[in-house]
Amino acid sequence: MKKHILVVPGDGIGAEVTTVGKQVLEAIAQKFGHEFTYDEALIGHVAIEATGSALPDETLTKMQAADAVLFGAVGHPKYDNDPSAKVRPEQGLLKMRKELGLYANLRPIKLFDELLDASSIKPEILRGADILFFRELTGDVYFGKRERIDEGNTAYDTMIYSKYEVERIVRKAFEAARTRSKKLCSVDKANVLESSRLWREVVQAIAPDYPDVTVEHQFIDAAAMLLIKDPKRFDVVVTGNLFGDILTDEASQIAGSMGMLASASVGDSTGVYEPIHGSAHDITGKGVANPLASILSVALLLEISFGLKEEAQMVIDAVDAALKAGFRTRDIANTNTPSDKILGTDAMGSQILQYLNS
Ligand SMILES: NC(=O)c1ccc[n+]([C@@H]2O[C@H](COP(=O)([O-])OP(=O)(O)OC[C@H]3O[C@@H](n4cnc5c(N)ncnc54)[C@H](O)[C@@H]3O)[C@@H](O)[C@H]2O)c1
Ligand SMILES: CC(C)[C@H](C(=O)O)[C@@H](O)C(=O)O
Ligand SMILES: [Mg+2]
Repeated sequence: MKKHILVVPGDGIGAEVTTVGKQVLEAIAQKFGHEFTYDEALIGHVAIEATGSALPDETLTKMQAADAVLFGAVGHPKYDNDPSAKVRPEQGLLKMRKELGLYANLRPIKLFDELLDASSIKPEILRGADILFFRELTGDVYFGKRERIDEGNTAYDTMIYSKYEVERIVRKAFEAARTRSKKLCSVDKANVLESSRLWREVVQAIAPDYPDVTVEHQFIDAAAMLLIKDPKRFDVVVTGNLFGDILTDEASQIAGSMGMLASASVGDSTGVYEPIHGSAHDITGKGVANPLASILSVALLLEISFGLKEEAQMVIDAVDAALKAGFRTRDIANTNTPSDKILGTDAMGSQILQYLNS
């Protein structure tokens, strides 16, 4: 199979982990006789420094032309601590999502058995947890009108959803629920927010089209609590942009670390595959970032954009094998397990490549 992949490392550890992700893609291409070609483009802080824009036109054009995008992360402390900055790295990410029509963000929360002890949650609560989040990605308070008024002393952001935006993500979630345990949980704040009441109304209206799927509704505050109390009660979860952002960072603790969670952003055009984590300034340049989220994003890319199921499974098996052999990056190491072999980013990548090349 011939495919063209755009690698967009972005900022901080984004560059460190996508380097490994790209090596994994190439190892798969070699093993299975595919021909993958690659190009790179700028986004985020590095793009602002080079061009003044967080998403240069050239990057967007390359994204639109690619068969898939492997993305790193954006962000820089300079902007995090300067709320007045007008041009910000995160604008590049949001514009990319909007321009490419990436309205569905799939965030699988898969706990590898070997990491049962890496989480701060008790193993008996965690064992068997397997959740697939559908986070809506191009609407909500992220894209609603916002403004400073009252001479800058008051600010507002608008939480806004249209029926069609809710319907298309909810249908995707129902379809996925059909292929899993036929349970769908929709998360909103319909006891307070009008946009959530619309959300719930749409879910209720669509549900009869999927009579084989059991639907439950949870308020976001209760969902956040239940996720930690009893993660196994969830299977497919569908929610809005902001609630999905927060819940999935929380859910990363079910999988052991932010460094384990991959995601796929799909919709109207080229799919973008990226870890859910950010540029992690605190560990940038130290060579300790966990590359497994990027590697697992490669598995999603192979399966979803290219339909290469066997190849995707091999990447997951490689991660499993490395974990079974006791290899850990710092974030998933357990201080009570002296047999853990702690590796840096590249060395963990090498373990995965070794498995794929064997
Ligand atoms: N998709 C994205 O590009 C994205 C996502 C989240 C945050 N951000 C941006 O990243 C910057 C930092 O944000 P933050 O600190 O809130 O979130 P973060 O996800 O970058 O980091 C949160 C914590 O998780 C750890 N962590 C994250 N990824 C890791 C990995 N692969 N291996 C080991 N540890 C890992 C970090 O060291 C940090 O302690 C901000 O500028 C933010 O806007 C970008
Ligand atoms: C960096 C930020 C804009 C982004 C989001 O909030 O969507 C990030 O947290 C994510 O989860 O991809
Ligand atoms: Mg986030």
